[in-house]
This record gives sequence, structure tokens and C-alpha cells, in this order.
Amino acid sequence: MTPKRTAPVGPRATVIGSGSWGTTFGKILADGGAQVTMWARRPELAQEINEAKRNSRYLPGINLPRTMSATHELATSLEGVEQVYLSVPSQSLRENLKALRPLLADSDAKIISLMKGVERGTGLRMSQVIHQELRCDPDRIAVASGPNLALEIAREQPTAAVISSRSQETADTVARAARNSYFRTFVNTDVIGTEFGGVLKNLIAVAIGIVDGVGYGENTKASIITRGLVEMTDFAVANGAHPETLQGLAGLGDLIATCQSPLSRNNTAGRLLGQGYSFQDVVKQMQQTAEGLASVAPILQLAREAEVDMPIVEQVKMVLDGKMDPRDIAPHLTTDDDTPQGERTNHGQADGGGALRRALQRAFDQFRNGGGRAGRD
Ligand SMILES: NC(=O)C1=CN([C@@H]2O[C@H](COP(=O)(O)OP(=O)(O)OC[C@H]3O[C@@H](n4cnc5c(N)ncnc54)[C@H](O)[C@@H]3O)[C@@H](O)[C@H]2O)C=CC1
Ligand SMILES: O=C(CO)COP(=O)(O)O
Repeated sequence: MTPKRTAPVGPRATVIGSGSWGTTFGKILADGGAQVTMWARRPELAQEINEAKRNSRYLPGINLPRTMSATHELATSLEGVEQVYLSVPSQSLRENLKALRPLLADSDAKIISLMKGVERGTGLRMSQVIHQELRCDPDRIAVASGPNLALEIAREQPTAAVISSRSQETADTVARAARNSYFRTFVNTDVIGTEFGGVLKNLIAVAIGIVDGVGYGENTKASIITRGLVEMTDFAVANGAHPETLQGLAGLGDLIATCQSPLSRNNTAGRLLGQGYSFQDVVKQMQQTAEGLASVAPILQLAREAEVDMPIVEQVKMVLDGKMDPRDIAPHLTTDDDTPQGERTNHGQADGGGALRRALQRAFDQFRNGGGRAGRD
């Protein structure tokens, strides 16, 4: 495999946030030929990236491309930028955008979210927070998601991802920049499904971690993954996603990767909870971002508003709140009805098919009006 290029020929790209995923994505872009500048909060990290071509805290053992540079000056990082990639913890996005806004006021750069959380308090997806704070044309915004454990990709293991934007042209442009010999990007225009896939699989990965920590085996895990995908689909579809997006890389694909891998921070956080550590202990022990912990409450609030049942996510919340013994976690809660919805129909719609019906109606209306979608993953 020969991903390296000597001289950058692609777009000028800036990555805001030099943690594990931001730095890995910077490497993906640079190996694809983009001229990449990393913005790091800490000057010493910017210096390490510039001089040693390393990010030893977040990506130990990885050599970064020689063409990649870094700065801790926000304004410098954005000079002449054509694509801005955002990779900070979701709960800090809004404050970061406030600093970015004046610097991007005259720019028509594309803005791409690499994050997999929703904002506490508002329940907004990251692309919605970006739109609110930058007040830019939504067609300039894209999101990236998929089974993308940073360290595996930094080691150049072949991986696929989805780039999604309301605008097909934006999705295509970003997908071209974020593509190289070990990273393959597909496009779609279902931003809602793509973003929620990444957020929701984190919550199921926490549940799987809990099960691992308790010491339960593969049957319990397979049951939770399968029922978890049903919950993810029901929730996302009720909130406007296309159901097939959840069957693709940004849904099922990411769910498998995150639930299976000890590299996953959400999975790790769950494992600690399953071993009996309290939520506070887990937060103290986590050195990196585990988005699922902050997304549980806003997701359950949105689920209540959309009248979607999420029994597994409810149980994760109860374990986090110390209100449920991790050993009691199960693929579904006991309900009045002996048969959980979905196993009867094999579709898994918690509302008896209403969400799927509404989604199909939407898709039908879209095609009838000359819409339609391209580039499925
Ligand atoms: N690590 C992974 O494998 C993947 C992560 N993601 C997503 O990428 C996003 C970023 O996660 P990671 O890079 O993994 O996290 P990380 O914990 O490795 O790095 C977070 C970075 O943000 C910085 N940071 C922390 N608080 C900040 C603030 N208030 N303002 C600005 N910067 C701040 C940290 O210094 C660090 O550089 C998350 O939403 C995560 O879900 C998505 C795909 C893969
Ligand atoms: O999103 C990821 C893989 O696709 C990374 O998962 P974690 O945030 O749980 O490490």
C-alpha cells in the first residue's frame, strides 16, 4: 500500500482539534493530497506535530505525513482555507464555533463535522449547532461518519466511511478530499441518519461494555446489538432519517466496530461501569472523549418527544445514574406485552411500523417531486 504523496495538490484543509480522530483525519486528508493544517489547543502539541511529526499522547507510534503542519493560533490555521473539519468534544463545539465565526465571516469554506454527539440541553446534532452558530448556507455543511476507530486508520488499515451533506456537490467534494488508498468514502444526502447513526451506536456500545464488565457472554451481546440496531433505527427514522442509512456504514457498520473493539472509549467506559465503578470514577479515569456519556440524556429526551421506546438506552441511563445494578442489564425491559415490538414483525419498529411508514411516505414524496438520492453506501 502506498498512500504517501510528496507534494500536496488537493484543497487547503484545516482540522480543528488535534485529538485522536482530528489528527487521524488530518493524516487521511494529507495522504490524499490535501494541504493540511492542524489546530491544536496546546502549543506544545502543535510543536510536536510540526517538529517530530508525531502526536504521542493521542496516536502513540504513528508517524504523521511530512506535509502536515500545525498551529495553536486559530486565525493562522484558517488562512486561505477551503475545507474546515471540526473534531472537538461535542459539548465544546458551540464555544469553539463562537471563536471561529468572525474568522470565517468572509469565507465560503465547506464545514465538516467529524463528531458523534448531540448537544446537552438543546439535543441538537452537530451540523445543526454549526448552522446555528456560523449562520452559513446549510449546503456548505457536511458530516463524516462510519466504522472509524482512529488508531486502526492511523495504522492505514483499509476502512470505509460516509460523507453526508444536504448538497450532493458538497458531499462529493469532501468525499474526494477525504479519500486515499486506505480510506474509501461513500456519499449520501441523509445527514440526519448519518449523524444519528454515529451518536446512537455510542450508547449501544456503552451497554455492550457494561455487559462485558459484568462478565456476560456472546448471546447477551448479540441480543443487545441486534435490539440496539432496532432502537437506533426507530429513533433515527422517527426523527427524519432514511431507514437504509442505519443499515449502512454509519449505522450497522459503526455499531459493529464500536461494540467489538477494546479501542472504543464508549465501550471502555461501559466496561468500567459493569465492573462496578461509579459514573464519577469512570469520567475521572477516561483520558479521552466518550461521547455516549453526555448524549444519553438528550437522546432519551428526544425519544420521549418522538414517542419512541429505547429500553436499552434507558437501562444505560439507569446504570449511569446508579439506579440499576449493571448485572440487571438485558436486551429489553419487561413490558406488559410479552413479545417486544419488532420480533413480531421482523422490522423492529417500536411504534408498530408508523415510523417506517412515515419514512417510506417521505421517500415516495421526494421521488415524486423530482428528488431522490445518490451514492448509497
Ligand atoms: N477517536 C475515534 O476513533 C473517533 C472519534 N470520533 C469523534 O470525534 C470527536 C473527537 O473525538 P476524539 O478526537 O476521539 O477525542 P480525543 O479525546 O482524542 O480528543 C479531543 C481533542 O479535543 C480537545 N479539546 C478538549 N476540550 C476542548 C475544548 N473545550 N475546546 C477545544 N478543544 C478541546 C482535546 O485537547 C483533544 O485534542 C468525538 O465527537 C468523537 O465521537 C469519530 C470517529 C472516530
Ligand atoms: O466512533 C468511533 C468509531 O467509529 C470511535 O468510538 P469511540 O468514541 O467509542 O472510541
